[in-house]
Amino acid sequence: MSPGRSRGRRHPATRPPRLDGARLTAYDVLDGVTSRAAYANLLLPKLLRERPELDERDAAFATQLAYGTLRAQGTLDAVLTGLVSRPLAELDPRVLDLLRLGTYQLIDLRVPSHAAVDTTVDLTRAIVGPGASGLVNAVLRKVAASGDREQWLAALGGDDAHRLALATNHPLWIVDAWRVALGGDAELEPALLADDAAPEVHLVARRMDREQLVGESGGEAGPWSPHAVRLHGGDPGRLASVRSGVAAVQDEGSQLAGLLLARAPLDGRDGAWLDMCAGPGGKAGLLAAVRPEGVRLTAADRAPHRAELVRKALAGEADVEVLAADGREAPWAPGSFDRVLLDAPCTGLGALRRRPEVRWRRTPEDVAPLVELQVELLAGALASVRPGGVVAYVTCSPHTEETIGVVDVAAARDDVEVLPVAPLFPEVPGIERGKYGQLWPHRHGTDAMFMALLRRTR
Ligand SMILES: C[S@@+](CC[C@H](N)C(=O)[O-])C[C@H]1O[C@@H](n2cnc3c(N)ncnc32)[C@H](O)[C@@H]1O
Repeated sequence: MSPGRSRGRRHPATRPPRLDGARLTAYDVLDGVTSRAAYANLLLPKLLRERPELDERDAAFATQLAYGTLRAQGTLDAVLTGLVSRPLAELDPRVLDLLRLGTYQLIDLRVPSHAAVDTTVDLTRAIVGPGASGLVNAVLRKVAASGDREQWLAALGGDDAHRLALATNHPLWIVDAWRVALGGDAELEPALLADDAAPEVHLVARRMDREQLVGESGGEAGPWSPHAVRLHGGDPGRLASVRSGVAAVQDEGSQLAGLLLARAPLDGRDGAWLDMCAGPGGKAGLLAAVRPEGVRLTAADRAPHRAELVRKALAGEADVEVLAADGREAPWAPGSFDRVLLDAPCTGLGALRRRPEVRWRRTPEDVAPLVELQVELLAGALASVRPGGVVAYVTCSPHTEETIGVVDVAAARDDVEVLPVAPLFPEVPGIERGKYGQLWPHRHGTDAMFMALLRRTR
């Protein structure tokens, strides 16, 4: 049921609740994220497939509710903290998720209060029990009485950084990390707002003509990657080209990160490429398609199940090898490769648009161990490339410690030279981050990918 399609005002406690399928599905996503650490972008499509009774409109509303509530969790919790007498952490987690779901509808979507409150009370009665529905009813009525998001933000107050965090649905530490990466406040708000907007689906034309994919999908050519098509709606899974694997879903920024390796200037032999952290195989699929004839592509991932996904992504490609291997203890001989892509495991702070819950799951404590791993993997990548060969270091995070901080350590070596990224992408404005490259959602409509290019000099 969409906003405003209310089913009447008050329910006698005895009436069996009629549950709204879209709202129940959104709740089930929140519960999966909270209780099983599920990923919303995987769980929601699965639930929608299992519930064919939901029509397109219901599915769109369930998506908006689930993703919106997850993204806005910090602001919703700030609102609820003032209205619930106990600390939120002491509430039944199901009740907290239901309160968030109701509050999101009231303050962000401005669903009429009778519809938002009554449907949430019905869900509470069915999922948790009648005892909890009284609390949910009382709290949501207080939320509704105090206005919409703008009024709530004004009431919550705080200093500038705190207000920006609440207004853009980011934790404070991520606001700080983006400020540092952007070099100040000038673009911070548009960047965070773009990071909070629902992203378009981008496709990559791997083994087909891009124009053909534009025609098939009804999308439009992406502005930066010659392989990109941007969709303005619709399910990419229905496209024959995606089903057959000649095209795939891939953010245009990730496409540029793959192309960085292929475009890097190189003297001498160019017959062996390595994708060292390849799972699930997005960039490996593009590299396999764009490599010149005669180049052998090796793709590795430490996790065997991720290596298996790479194997599937590369099915049908000649001259490829997929390994389950740790890039720090490589099974290949030093200097085996001419080009190495290191798409390092990272916090993912640049791809928050696609994973709404990740901003609240990540903590500042995640950064240091990842940086340690990234430094080791980059040393492994440099050991894997021959003298004169190139390493592309890429993260889907702009966080300065896991980007510039990691690359600067390697760049200080006397056998490593930094190659500037921007000249390889003359068609992409605003990509420079010193000698490195940085894409931004507000500038480029992509994830915030970081890219660096290093050459082993000897
Ligand atoms: C950012 S993802 C790579 C995404 C991939 N390049 C793509 O485009 O689909 C990072 C990958 O690194 C893998 N990984 C983590 N530690 C590793 C290690 N020590 N050696 C090799 N792979 C590792 C993870 O399993 C994960 O699949």
